[in-house]
Amino acid sequence: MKFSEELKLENEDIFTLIKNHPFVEGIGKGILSVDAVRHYVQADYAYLNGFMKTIGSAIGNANHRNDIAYFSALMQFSLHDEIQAHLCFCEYINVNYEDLQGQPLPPTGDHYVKHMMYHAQTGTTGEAISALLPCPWTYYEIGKYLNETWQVSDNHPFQIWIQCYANTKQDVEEMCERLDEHARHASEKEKASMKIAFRKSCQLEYLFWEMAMSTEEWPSLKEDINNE
Ligand SMILES: Cc1ncc(C[n+]2csc(CCO)c2C)c(N)n1
Repeated sequence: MKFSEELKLENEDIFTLIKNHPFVEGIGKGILSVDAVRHYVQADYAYLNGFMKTIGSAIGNANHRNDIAYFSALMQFSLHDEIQAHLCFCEYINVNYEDLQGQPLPPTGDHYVKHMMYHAQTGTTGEAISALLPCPWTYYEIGKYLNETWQVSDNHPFQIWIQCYANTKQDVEEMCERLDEHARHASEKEKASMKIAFRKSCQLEYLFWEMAMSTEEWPSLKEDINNE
């Protein structure tokens, strides 16, 4: 069995929790609270910056040109491809995208970014990919699941969001192949670290939805100090 298949099997419990999360169900139904969507987009804009900075760190630690080229392409996708999904949410809550940018990450998002950064800075390239992979993989699974489960017609408010991610099969497969290539050359110890990095990112993906739904915030937030 491929290492990526092993990871998917081992983390099926979290993938199922994510697909059944009330925020994800709300995307399928086409009904979500304005506050939760606003909180999500604000946090996700900051999260994507952290995701791209993590890729930057992974490039800094990479030893092979094909990994550098891969990370560079992933950076480009992250810069451009997520905007459509965010704009779809902004349209639903009738808010300008620009007005949701520049906010500090709530605790869970902050933890998630620092978790990915830790593995990119202290681990191997395989470990960095393991920490980054649940991001595109869980979203692809969400898109596919919602597409299969709900009537996603032209007048569905989140049609663009769902299609955006339902169409990312190839991107996820490519990332899995890169991970499998690293796993083939990895020691048992390194593979164990890769598994921990992957599972925690899956768990933090779930918690990110929880964070949005509960509009999680830092207690007594001071934006001038809390914002990095
Ligand atoms: C918390 C969170 N997790 C995953 C994604 C989805 N995503 C972020 S970067 C990327 C790869 C390039 O598009 C994908 C699929 C998100 N937006 N927010």
